[in-house]
Amino acid sequence: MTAARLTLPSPAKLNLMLHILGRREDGYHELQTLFQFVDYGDEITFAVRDDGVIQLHTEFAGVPHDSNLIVRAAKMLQQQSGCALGIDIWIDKVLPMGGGIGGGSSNAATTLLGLNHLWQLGWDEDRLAALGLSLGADVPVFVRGHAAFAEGVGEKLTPVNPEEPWYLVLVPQVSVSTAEIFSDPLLTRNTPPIKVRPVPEGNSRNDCLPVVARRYPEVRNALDLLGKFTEAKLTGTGSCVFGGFPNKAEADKVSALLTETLTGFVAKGSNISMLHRKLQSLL
Ligand SMILES: C[C@@](CO)(OP(=O)(O)O)[C@H](O)COP(=O)(O)OP(=O)(O)OC[C@H]1O[C@@H](n2ccc(N)nc2=O)[C@H](O)[C@@H]1O
Ligand SMILES: Nc1ncnc2c1ncn2[C@@H]1O[C@H](COP(=O)(O)OP(=O)(O)O)[C@@H](O)[C@H]1O
Repeated sequence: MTAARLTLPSPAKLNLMLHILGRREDGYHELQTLFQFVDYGDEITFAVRDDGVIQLHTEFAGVPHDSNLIVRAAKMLQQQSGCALGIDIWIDKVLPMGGGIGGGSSNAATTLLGLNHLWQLGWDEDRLAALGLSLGADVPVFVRGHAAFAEGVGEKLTPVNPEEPWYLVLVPQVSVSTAEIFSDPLLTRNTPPIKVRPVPEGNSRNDCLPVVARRYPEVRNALDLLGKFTEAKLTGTGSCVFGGFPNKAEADKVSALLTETLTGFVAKGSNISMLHRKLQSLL
C-alpha cells in the first residue's frame, strides 16, 4: 500500500485558573480549571506502514521509546481498534517538558487524532477522549480541541469561550514535578466550587502557585519580573508563567525586555486548537 503521510500541530495549553476543591479517596485531587490553547507547539509527522510496527524516530532525553506518550497512545489505539497497520513518527519538539503547558498530553492527543485519520478508524471524539483519559488527565481537552472549563480531575469538560489575548509565556529552566506539588502539606485543598458560565471574572487564581513559588526560586523570579507589566500567572503546576496582552506588539515589547535573561515565547490564545483547525481543513 502507498504510505499515507501527514504533519499535524500539537499545541500547548494554559490553565487560566486552577482551583483545588479537595482530595479523593485515591489521593487524586478534585480540580476546577480553565483550559485555553495557544497557537504555539510541536509538529508531528506520521507515515503509515503496513507491517504493524509503531516507531518514533525522534529521541527524547530521559524518555524511553516505549514510555513516550506518543508511542503509548499509538499502541493503545492500535490494540483497541484491532488495526493491522503501523506508523513511523517524527516530532519537531519545541514545547518544554514538565512546564505545565501540556506538551506530552498534546502529543498523545495529536497522535490519537492523526492515526484515527490515517488508519481510517472512524472513531468518534467521545471514544478517543475516553482512551486519552487513560493516558493522562489533560489529554481529553486536547482531543476535543475546544477551550473548556474542566472539573473532576480534568475529565468533565464544558466548552467555554474566554477572550483570546496574546500571551507572553516564560519558561523557567526548571522542571516541576506535579506529584511533588500535589503532595505538599501546605497546598490549598479546600477552595469552594464556582459556577462555570459565563467564564467567571475575578477567579483567575491558581492554587498551586504559592507552593510552586516557595519551592522554585526560578519560578518566583519569572512571576516577579512579568508581574511588573501584567498579571503574572502560573499554568498547571508550573513551571511556566504567563501573562496576557491586548495585542502582539505589547507582548513582543515585554518579551524583548524579559527574554534577555529568561526563555519564553509569544503566542495568541485560541479557543479552537491549531490541531482541529488543521484537521478541519483536511476534510
Ligand atoms: C494539574 C494539571 C493541570 O493541567 O497539571 P499540569 O500537568 O498541566 O501541570 C494536570 O491536570 C495534571 O494531570 P496529569 O498529567 O494527569 O498529572 P500526572 O503528572 O499524571 O500526576 C502526577 C501525580 O500528581 C497527583 N495528582 C495529579 C492530578 C490531580 N488532579 N491530582 C493529583 O493528586 C497524583 O499524585 C499523580 O500521581
Ligand atoms: N511526547 C512527550 N512529550 C513530553 N513529555 C513526555 C512525552 N512522553 C512522555 N513524557 C513525559 O511526561 C512528562 C510531562 O510532560 P509534559 O506533558 O510536557 O509536562 P506538563 O504535564 O508539565 O505540561 C515529561 O517530563 C516526560 O517525562
